Amino acid sequence: MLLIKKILVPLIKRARLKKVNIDARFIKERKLGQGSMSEVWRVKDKLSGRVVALKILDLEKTARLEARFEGLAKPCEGEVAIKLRHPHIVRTLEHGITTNNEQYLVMEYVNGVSLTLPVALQNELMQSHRLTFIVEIGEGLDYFHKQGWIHRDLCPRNILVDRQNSIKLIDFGLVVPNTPPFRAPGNRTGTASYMAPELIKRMPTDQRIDVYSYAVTCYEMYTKQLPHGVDPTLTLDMIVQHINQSPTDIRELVPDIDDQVASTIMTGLAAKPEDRWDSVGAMLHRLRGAKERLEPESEYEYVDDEEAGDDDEYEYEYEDDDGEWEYEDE
Ligand SMILES: Nc1ncnc2c1ncn2[C@@H]1O[C@H](COP(=O)(O)OP(=O)(O)OP(=O)(O)O)[C@@H](O)[C@H]1O
Repeated sequence: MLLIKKILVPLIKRARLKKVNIDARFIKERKLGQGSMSEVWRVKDKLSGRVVALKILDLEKTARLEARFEGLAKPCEGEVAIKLRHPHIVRTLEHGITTNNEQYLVMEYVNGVSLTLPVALQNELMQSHRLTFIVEIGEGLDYFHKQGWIHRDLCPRNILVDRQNSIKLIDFGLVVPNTPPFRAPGNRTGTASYMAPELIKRMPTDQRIDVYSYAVTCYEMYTKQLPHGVDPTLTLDMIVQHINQSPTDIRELVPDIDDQVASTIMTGLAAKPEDRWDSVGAMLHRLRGAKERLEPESEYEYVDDEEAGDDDEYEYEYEDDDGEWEYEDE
């Protein structure tokens, strides 16, 4: 059933998509990012009058990625992103194919910075919001897992902090369904320093690879360094040499860290998946508990999954509930 919902239905929908002439429809205002797979622009959408973020995927790189999952019919980024409705996940409004055959996504424009910046600066924003950010990332990821997906590329680069200091997860280009064919050993796609040992060693994987990446991200948010102290520019093969060693305990680097937070992160970094948190929800539960104890005065609002799914503020402006325009401008 999950296979039909996650793979066959999106394939049929993709075949039905109409092509959009990007240059005719959008006015490019400025480039927001040059990812490894795409260009992202802040644009004005002439059709809706809105300022949005437009992600255009590189044709050849996307084809190469899809070829790595040949026979598995990996859903494309837009098919995954369009269904996500959570306050800590960027809202995708539409996806489709350009007249140049590139895949594109129209997203809410997030006015903010990548989490890599406060991680590197360890500034007042990071000091005062660290636990809130950690809980919000966990909420977004926990929701994501409950929709039946594995992210495979969670890292500070793929997390934005907006002007309200709220977390938004972005980039679902490497996402796969959490189903047996995609959990089988194979592709080592992701960002090397955040990859779980079982993924690097080409062993079977599941949602616990994201638990590991989440724990690496939390570790970095506290220490500004990676758990094995390795250089983030190292290649996968070089990282293989480090993954069998235990990571430096976070308490050695941050002596005043709360013990519950420290032990929760360290369990998330366990080399063997069976020694790690089984789910992001379990890890989040411990981190949220620590936050409530340490920051009882904080006005943080707990995000309920069910309520999160009701966030339909954009719905009225877009034509159908898949967010796919039936508009064609050749
Ligand atoms: N909705 C958005 N609002 C504002 N900026 C965005 C948005 N989406 C993406 N960006 C910016 O564009 C950059 C690249 O986006 P994204 O990570 O989705 O591309 P990518 O090609 O998949 O990148 P990579 O694979 O290198 O992580 C982001 O780091 C961010 O700075």
